[in-house]
Amino acid sequence: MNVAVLGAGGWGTALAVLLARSGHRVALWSRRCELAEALLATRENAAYLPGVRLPEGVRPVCTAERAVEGAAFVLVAVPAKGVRAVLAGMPPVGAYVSAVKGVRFAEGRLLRISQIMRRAAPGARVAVLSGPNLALEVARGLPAAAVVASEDADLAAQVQRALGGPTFRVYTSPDVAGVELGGALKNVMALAAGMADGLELGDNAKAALLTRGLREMVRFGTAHGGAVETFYGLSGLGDLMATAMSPLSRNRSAGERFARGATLADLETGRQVVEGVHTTAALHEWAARSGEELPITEAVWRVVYRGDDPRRVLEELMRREPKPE
Ligand SMILES: NC(=O)C1=CN([C@@H]2O[C@H](COP(=O)(O)OP(=O)(O)OC[C@H]3O[C@@H](n4cnc5c(N)ncnc54)[C@H](O)[C@@H]3O)[C@@H](O)[C@H]2O)C=CC1
Ligand SMILES: O=C(CO)COP(=O)(O)O
Repeated sequence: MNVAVLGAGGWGTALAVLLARSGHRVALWSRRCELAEALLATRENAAYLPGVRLPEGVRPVCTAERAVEGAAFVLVAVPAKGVRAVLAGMPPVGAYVSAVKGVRFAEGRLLRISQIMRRAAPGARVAVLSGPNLALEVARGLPAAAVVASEDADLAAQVQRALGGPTFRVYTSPDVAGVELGGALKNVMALAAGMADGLELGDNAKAALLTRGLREMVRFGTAHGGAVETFYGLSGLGDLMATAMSPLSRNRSAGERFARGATLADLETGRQVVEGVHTTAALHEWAARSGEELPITEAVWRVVYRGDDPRRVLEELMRREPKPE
């Protein structure tokens, strides 16, 4: 099968490697031609996935037409803020699969990536992929599982078959909103968990924060169209565990750095996207407009965007009005 992957960062490259190991021909698109050329020459994406060799089936390209031509589906793995512009530059595509874990706030609305895809390509079929999938582990062939959700059961099954293999187990789901929101919201909670790590608050505090964080994800996610059980599955609880615990997670590590005094400006010098920072801003804007209560997200927002002292912000969370669990 021919598949295209848009975005040659950590996750796009890992997905291309996974597909090629299962025998598929993969066009790996980077908007930066120098990166595509370097990948072609070295067969390694050293900046993102050191030590992982690109199988022969991966063909790095930097022209949109060459990337998507003949593709059974097109996986999108660029940061959320780049999706709209990237899709606007693509020729007609039959099916998009979002591997992006973010949301956008635009025109007074909160938009999931699949909704941005539908707007950009009204005729295309759409699916979303999420789960506890740290790119480097997946690319190194360590076992992992994910969920692919679509209203189009045939597309979900096609993606499941294409990506699934001896080291990657893929489940399907009809719950597009739940799978997308699980993947996006857990990044905010991973930032909070990283702050708890940086402040050395201990494991009890971190467990309490994550449990309440999951509750916040469920409350918000179900109000926005997701099913409760999805948030207790791979894209919610599963990804929350991986992201909030792993030293590989950029969101968790960023939270730790904030707790130790780093600012947003320090973070912006980094090469890789910290998607939770942007999701926090989008959720904050939405909460300001809708009045929806998101206490942990607001706490993260205050540290990241207002520079408030993380210890004080977390203490204030503890002092909220007592209530039943
Ligand atoms: N790295 C990981 O372990 C995983 C990441 N994801 C998600 O995948 C998405 C992409 O993440 P990564 O590959 O890790 O990011 P990354 O930072 O490693 O790479 C992103 C790639 O997109 C390119 N890019 C950056 N801004 C762009 C823009 N405005 N337009 C087009 N291209 C742009 C970069 O040059 C880079 O090649 C994020 O939403 C992330 O949450 C999902 C699962 C695992
Ligand atoms: O989504 C991820 C793991 O499933 C990747 O997390 P980070 O973006 O925090 O590295």
